[in-house]
Amino acid sequence: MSDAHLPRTGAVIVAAGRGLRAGGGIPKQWRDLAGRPLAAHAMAVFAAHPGVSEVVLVVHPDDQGALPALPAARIVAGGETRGASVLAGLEALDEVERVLIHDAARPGVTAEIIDAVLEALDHAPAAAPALPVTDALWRGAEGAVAETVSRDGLWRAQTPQGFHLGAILAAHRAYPGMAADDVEVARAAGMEVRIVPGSERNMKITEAADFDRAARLMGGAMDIRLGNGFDVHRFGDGDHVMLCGVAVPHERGLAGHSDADVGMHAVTDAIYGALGDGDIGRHFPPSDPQWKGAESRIFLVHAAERARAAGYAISHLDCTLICERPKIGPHAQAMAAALAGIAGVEPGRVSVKATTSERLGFTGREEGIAALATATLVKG
Ligand SMILES: Nc1ccn([C@@H]2O[C@H](COP(=O)(O)OP(=O)(O)OP(=O)(O)O)[C@@H](O)[C@H]2O)c(=O)n1
Ligand SMILES: C[C@](O)(CO)[C@H](O)COP(=O)(O)O
Repeated sequence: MSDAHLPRTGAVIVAAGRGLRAGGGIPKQWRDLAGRPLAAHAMAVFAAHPGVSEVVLVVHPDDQGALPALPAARIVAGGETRGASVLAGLEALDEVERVLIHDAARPGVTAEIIDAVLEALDHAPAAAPALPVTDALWRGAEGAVAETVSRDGLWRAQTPQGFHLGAILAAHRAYPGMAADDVEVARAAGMEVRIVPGSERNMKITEAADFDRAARLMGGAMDIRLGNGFDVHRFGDGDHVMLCGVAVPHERGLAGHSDADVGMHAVTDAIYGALGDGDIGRHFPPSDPQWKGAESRIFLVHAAERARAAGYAISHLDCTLICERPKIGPHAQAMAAALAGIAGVEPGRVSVKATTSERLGFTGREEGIAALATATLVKG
């Protein structure tokens, strides 16, 4: 069959609820999940699916004027109940023969689930994903178990629930009461509904704690950044070198615009690098006299604050100093503790170590000290 004969499919994503059970001050679908509004996750999956030609987002009339940044979709005003919101979305669809109805509150929907529903629709009037009930089921009364209920043949319903548009539109228009979902409406109209495999990832966010569970289940929702930094300072006059916040006695000092703490500079640049936020020179230009002789801790504090402001925790810092002398080993622990204190990181997450360059190159000839560093930043 050529593409021209494939039935066109629209998606109705309902996002007009108030999210009262989730709390949080604003409706859950506009709250952040892994750096995006919750509703944006499902919208992006449907918009990117090659089998979906149109996405309608149903929102509460009070939210219509103040929506966050979302993937492109036609916006329609919803109703008092989920069913009324679905009907508003269905009425707005144009030129499609099939429809997938999805809760914005299910951010973990995947292309595979959509594929399974669409494939089932090739052979059935309706299809929906679900997971079998695996826990024992009880009926409770007054805080006690009144009876065990058989779980045989019981399923946990998910969305997207898929239908042929004309049939589900007519079914919704005719449905008299409040349905749990669109499958209930379809069955009331006599449609047979196929069950396709759902996924734990496709959970619905209902309570506040579900946000954390969804972020964990979605895995990729965790944003991990790795940055590296490298710096070199030449030896000059002096009787000590500043390395990772510790003054180490030496017969020469390090030359530089600031206190020339080569290790701290590499660590600071690693954090900026992980953030995609330039380098020390961009934030503290050497042409600016106010940074002459400055303590390098100022730079590290700045980078760490920018990481936190962007929502990242500094999960780890690792610095390698490259020099023949002074000997770093006796000071490495104090240096790690100093970096940890300045960056506001647990001491066990910071490492300072050293190597020589086997007397090769500028560090081998004791012309200067080099440092390289890695920073790991985590969000979510
Ligand atoms: N009048 C309504 C009610 C619900 N929904 C949508 O239906 C989905 C499933 O509903 P539920 O999880 O119960 O969301 P809320 O009604 O927002 O939650 P609560 O009952 O806690 O207020 C959600 O995406 C929700 O936005 C809707 O579009 N219109
Ligand atoms: C449609 C649904 O997602 C199926 O599981 C669910 O019924 C909607 O949420 P609610 O909490 O029952 O309103």
